[in-house]
Amino acid sequence: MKLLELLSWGDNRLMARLAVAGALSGAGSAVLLGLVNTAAEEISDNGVDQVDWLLAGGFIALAIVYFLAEVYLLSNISTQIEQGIDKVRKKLLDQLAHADFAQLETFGQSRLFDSITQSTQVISQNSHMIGMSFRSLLLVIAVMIYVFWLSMLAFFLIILVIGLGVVVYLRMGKTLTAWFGKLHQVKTELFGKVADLFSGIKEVRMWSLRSNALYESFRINSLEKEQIGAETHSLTFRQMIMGMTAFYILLAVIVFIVPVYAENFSTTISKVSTAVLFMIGPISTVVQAMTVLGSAEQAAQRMVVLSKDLRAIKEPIVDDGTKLPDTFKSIAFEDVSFTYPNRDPRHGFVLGPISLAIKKGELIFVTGGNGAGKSTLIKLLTALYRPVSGTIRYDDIQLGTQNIASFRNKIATVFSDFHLFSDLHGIPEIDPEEANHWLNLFELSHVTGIRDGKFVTIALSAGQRKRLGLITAILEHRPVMVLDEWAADQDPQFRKKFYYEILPQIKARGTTIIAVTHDDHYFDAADRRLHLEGGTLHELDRNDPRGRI
Ligand SMILES: Nc1ncnc2c1ncn2[C@@H]1O[C@H](COP(=O)(O)OP(=O)(O)OP(=O)(O)O)[C@@H](O)[C@H]1O
Repeated sequence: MKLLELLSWGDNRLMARLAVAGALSGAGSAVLLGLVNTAAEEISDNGVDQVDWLLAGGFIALAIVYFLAEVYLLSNISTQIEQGIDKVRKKLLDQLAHADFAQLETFGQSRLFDSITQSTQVISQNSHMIGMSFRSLLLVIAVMIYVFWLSMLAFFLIILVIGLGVVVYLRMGKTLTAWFGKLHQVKTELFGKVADLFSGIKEVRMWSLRSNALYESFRINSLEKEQIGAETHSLTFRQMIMGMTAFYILLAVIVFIVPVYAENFSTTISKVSTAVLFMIGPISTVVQAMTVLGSAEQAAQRMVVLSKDLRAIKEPIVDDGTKLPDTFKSIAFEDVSFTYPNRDPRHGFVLGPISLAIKKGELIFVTGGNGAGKSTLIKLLTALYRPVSGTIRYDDIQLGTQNIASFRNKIATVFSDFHLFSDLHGIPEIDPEEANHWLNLFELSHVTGIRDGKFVTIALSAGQRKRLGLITAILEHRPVMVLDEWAADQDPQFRKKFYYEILPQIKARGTTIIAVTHDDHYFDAADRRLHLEGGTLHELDRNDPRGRI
């Protein structure tokens, strides 16, 4: 069962604890039943003249064992399960953090989001049934042992009826699992549409034809979800009712059939009937649990598969504490090439092979048309992508599994799809004078500031947020800075300031800068210009007409 496998990632003693507490609680209540029946038999045989202290004492002792086991089982199980889920969630996040970036990009956000939030919630809401059903199952087994001792015929007939019930139930369960799968799929599609609507709300508002089409597709999806949901729930109820009906058939068998074929059964009929009645609660719990746990099991299955897939794309990093020095003379590419994984070969893109040396303190522009490979080169340079062939060297040190993390720490970035954190995470001490200098230079002092290690506000225009992204990178004081089309959303005056004032100031600190740009007016601001065409790199003169209009 994937659910138990998943939960035992968190605590491998979970199963053992469940077994001990469940066995004590189940066996305790079965023996309690035996004691009550024995006491009732004694009373019917001998009448009541005095209290049977032995039986009463045994009853009290067993009741205490049952009580303690039950309290332990029910109160600890939820904590155990929540802890298990917490560990599973952390494990998935950890695997996510250590997955190969290029492969991870092919995963799709919704799958990751679903597993880390929705599926864990399904498990969390339903998993308490694991403990309850386990306990109930053990109780049924214990009572059945008691019934066996009372009457073998009754025992086998009960087993037969329960067996038939289980066969029908499991058949229905298979169909139900398929319906739960369909329900999950249609729900995911619906969430995808809501997310689309949310991100594209401006585009939707601005065109009624698009809005109508989207609404129609949402309506169809919602109707489908309603129909599949209704069918799934009605199947669930049918399955539960079938389980309970099997139980009543069981009772009828005991009362009407067994006495006909068993000798002296009249004395044990009341005991067996009591035992069967005693099983009504546990059996209905198991029946309910099997249904509810079906969806938790599917959620667990999705998480286990995701974890397996993430493990398969784990970045081969061996963090042995290797630290590259902050100062370097050059970063060199030797015949480095890259292709995207899982890409349709008919539309293949190959970057390289590239041989190149970037010297410390240089300001390098990377130019080229759309789709030429600039961002891909940047991701190779930042070691987010690993070369398919060739080597990258930091001075004489070849980049590899043991130093890639340290290499990344040398490079501050502002990607074209950067994320701005309001907290300046990872910058322990911020010099207020330096921060103010950059905030003034970036013309942001009147709209925001830095207080207690965070920006006062980041609710700013797109261009202003990009400026904060660059200030963050500057304050990180890393030896290399990589910028991908940083100036694309800046106004013409500020663009000029960026190329002729800001970049030279950052360079003056000794920072090596590699900036992707389309701004052909400012190519002369760079020390060197690397130009890409269809994945092939050429080093061009700054005034070379290629890439200019
Ligand atoms: N995640 C991806 N998976 C598969 N192929 C990709 C991926 N990202 C980019 N590509 C392909 O790689 C090629 C280079 O893309 P890249 O983003 O490096 O271009 P670029 O020069 O930065 O373009 P632009 O100026 O438009 O940003 C393109 O042909 C593109 O289709």
